[in-house]
Amino acid sequence: MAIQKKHGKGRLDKWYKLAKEKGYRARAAFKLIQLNKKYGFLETSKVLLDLCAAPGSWCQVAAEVMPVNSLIVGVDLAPIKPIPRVITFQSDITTEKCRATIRQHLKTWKADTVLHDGAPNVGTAWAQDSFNQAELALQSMKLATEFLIEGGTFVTKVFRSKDYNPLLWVLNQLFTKVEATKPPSSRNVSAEIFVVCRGFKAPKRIDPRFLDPRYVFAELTGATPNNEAKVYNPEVKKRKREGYDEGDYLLFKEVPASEFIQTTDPIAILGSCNKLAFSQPLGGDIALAALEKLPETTEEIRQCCQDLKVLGRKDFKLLLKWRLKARDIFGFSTKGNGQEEDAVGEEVVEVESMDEELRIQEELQNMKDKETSKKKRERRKENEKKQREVVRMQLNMVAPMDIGMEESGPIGEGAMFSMKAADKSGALRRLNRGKMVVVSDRAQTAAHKIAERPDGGENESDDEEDLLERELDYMYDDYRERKAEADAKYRVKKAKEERGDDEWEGLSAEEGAEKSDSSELEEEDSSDDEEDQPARSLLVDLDSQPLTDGLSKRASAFFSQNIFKDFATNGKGIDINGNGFAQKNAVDGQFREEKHLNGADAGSNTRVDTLKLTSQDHFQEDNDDDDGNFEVVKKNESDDWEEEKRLPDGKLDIDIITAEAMTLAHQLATGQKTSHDAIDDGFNKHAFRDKEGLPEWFLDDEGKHDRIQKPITKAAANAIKEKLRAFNARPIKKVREAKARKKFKAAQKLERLKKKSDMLANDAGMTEKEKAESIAKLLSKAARKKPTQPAKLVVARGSNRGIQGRPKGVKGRYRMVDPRMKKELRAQKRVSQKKKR
Ligand SMILES: C[S@@+](CC[C@H](N)C(=O)[O-])C[C@H]1O[C@@H](n2cnc3c(N)ncnc32)[C@H](O)[C@@H]1O
Repeated sequence: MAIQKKHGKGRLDKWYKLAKEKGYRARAAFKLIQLNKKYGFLETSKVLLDLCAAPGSWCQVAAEVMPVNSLIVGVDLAPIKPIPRVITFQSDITTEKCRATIRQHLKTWKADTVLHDGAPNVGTAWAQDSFNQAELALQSMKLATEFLIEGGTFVTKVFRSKDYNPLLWVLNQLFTKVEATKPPSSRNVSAEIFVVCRGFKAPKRIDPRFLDPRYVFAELTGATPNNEAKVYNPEVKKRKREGYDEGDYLLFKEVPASEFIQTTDPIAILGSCNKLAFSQPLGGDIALAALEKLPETTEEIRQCCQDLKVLGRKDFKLLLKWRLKARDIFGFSTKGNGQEEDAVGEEVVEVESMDEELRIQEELQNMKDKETSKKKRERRKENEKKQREVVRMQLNMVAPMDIGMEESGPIGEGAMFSMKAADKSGALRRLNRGKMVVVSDRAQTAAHKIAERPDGGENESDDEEDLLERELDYMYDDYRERKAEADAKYRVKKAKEERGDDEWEGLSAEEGAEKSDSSELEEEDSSDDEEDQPARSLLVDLDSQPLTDGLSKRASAFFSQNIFKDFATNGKGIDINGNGFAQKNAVDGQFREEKHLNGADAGSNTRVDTLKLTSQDHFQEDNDDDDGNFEVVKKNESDDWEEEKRLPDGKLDIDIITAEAMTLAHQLATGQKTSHDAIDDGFNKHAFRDKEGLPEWFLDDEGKHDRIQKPITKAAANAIKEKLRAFNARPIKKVREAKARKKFKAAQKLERLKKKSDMLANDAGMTEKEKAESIAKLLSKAARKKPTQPAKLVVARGSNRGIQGRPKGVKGRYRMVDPRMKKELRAQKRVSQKKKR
């Protein structure tokens, strides 16, 4: 049967091929491998339950990694082909029957790990899919709560949807550590995400509502729609990406015009309906008839009522005015006639209030803008100052004690070279960049004048500057978007950059190891006394959950995620000083360079290690010196998915791909340069590039052009050229695939052969000689090539004349031949035989 290739989604990616190569039944195997690599739960498990296991790649991985004699049970709606050391059966995990069968298989044991990679019949509406997925995950959690051992691990797949947070909240109540993570082998286009829950609390009783999808996902009806925005600002169209509102599946909504007059919330009607109708209902509507006859109900009003979705702000204003007039005539309360509307609780829309409201909104926006630009400015200045001080300190220009000291004396307020004056005229920035600018008297007096103005004279120019900067940013974003649309390569590059060069990190914030440890300890301590153990008794009562900080349950569920924990406790983010980064980049860059060189010079392997150490030490020292000015986020080794590739002999597998690296490798190998020289080269003006506060377009441009052009040798350039030539001369993809298939089949054959010979070798009923003979027979049979059948000749005559493809009734290899050619060949044969005679 032909393999159906799903090119559209790029399904046949590297994980697919790798899975084929390694004999896994699905590429999903690598998701479990990667999750296990990060959390290491399989090695310590003796009993595992795999819910939704077909075709069985997770079971294969579990059987490989878990200790021998472990119990692995897999269940799925679809049949699973037998897997050695794994018990499988076919059932629906949401049924009681499935639960009973699992119980039978597990007997009295409890599972150390429960896996769930279930995917319902995807492909229907997105909202439906994701809900089913979340529901399935909840079902699997239900099974997990029954079969998991205390402290056990539960891994489940969920989709990032609005059901995600409630589900996570419930999981957080049942497990001590819950982390959401997306392994690299999971496609980026897929909304799937894996939640790894460790440390099952094993409560004695669980509130059934925890496991009831109707309750857990209950608060899902979205916030009340923002009808005001639709009416006040109808020109700004927002696409609705969440589908229909809960319980409201109508596309076209029509209400009688009289209802619009009578309602207390006209904005809601204008924002949500399509038409205000004047047609009489079955029983007749007097109010509607009267409304229709009003002189205020002009033709324009009627036209506006026809289709509310195409109206602009002016039209809505017109309708609201009309409503007020009609209300006035019908004797409904309006603000204008002084009735006690507030007492009745009736809301009246004032037409003028739209302008008023808009004005207030604008003012508020302006104030906000000013505030943010001011803050931004201050932050920028502060950063610039810090940066300068650190750079000066590194250049031994300042003693640490100088930092933070009031400028006085020769560099003080009234000094000849007043930095303040230079700063005000903007010359300081230029000075910092190395341009020698003399602050002229005129500039100084201007600066003083500006300083004397009540707002310091800075606001206007800074606002202008900010505006200009923002405009540039927008234009640059726009340019990049256009470029991304037109240029696929650019898109790939950007995506790589955004992903941080394939480095993958889990999605949840790392919980502090100490914190989690201590919480575990606490749990252990308290396990002796069951009365004192709230986690093990009835869990949190969902109804009695108070609203924390005035937040709704949904909001507090969202903010209760681990990722917000740190913010809640210390309120401080991690401040990474730009300079720290620059320095680290410099050293990192050097490391990378070193890594490249390592491949060229095997002997320098150890040298590189030492270099790494010293550089790191150096970096550490700098850190310490810095008086805690900036905090460096240490790289968590466990987060690294991509390990350094090593050759079987333990050396780093390094590919030199640029002529610069090849030149440097050459120089190192021949002793023209030492690794210390290479490090020294890394410290240059580019290494300390100031990135703080600079616009993105500028940084991008700098990244492209502001770099050292290292000299390259002819030999190195030729070597790289030769390498590229060899690379381009590789066989085409089809040939490579065919070869890989052949290799794979051969490996499978070998595997089968091995198994058979093992069976023969272990057969107690045979003598050693017999065993040797039968194994030799097996091998010779396998080594024998199947005789290839000669291709059948099919004469292109009669119904076969001029056909394309396989002729009817012909099986196996065939060759179409021209009837005349056959005759001619026969004739040639005859002639040659005659000549011989
Ligand atoms: C992505 S596959 C699982 C792949 C599996 N982890 C592996 O490694 O081969 C999802 C599976 O969920 C199963 N499934 C969906 N709903 C189910 C249900 N209610 N009960 C049991 N299995 C279900 C489907 O039959 C499908 O085989």
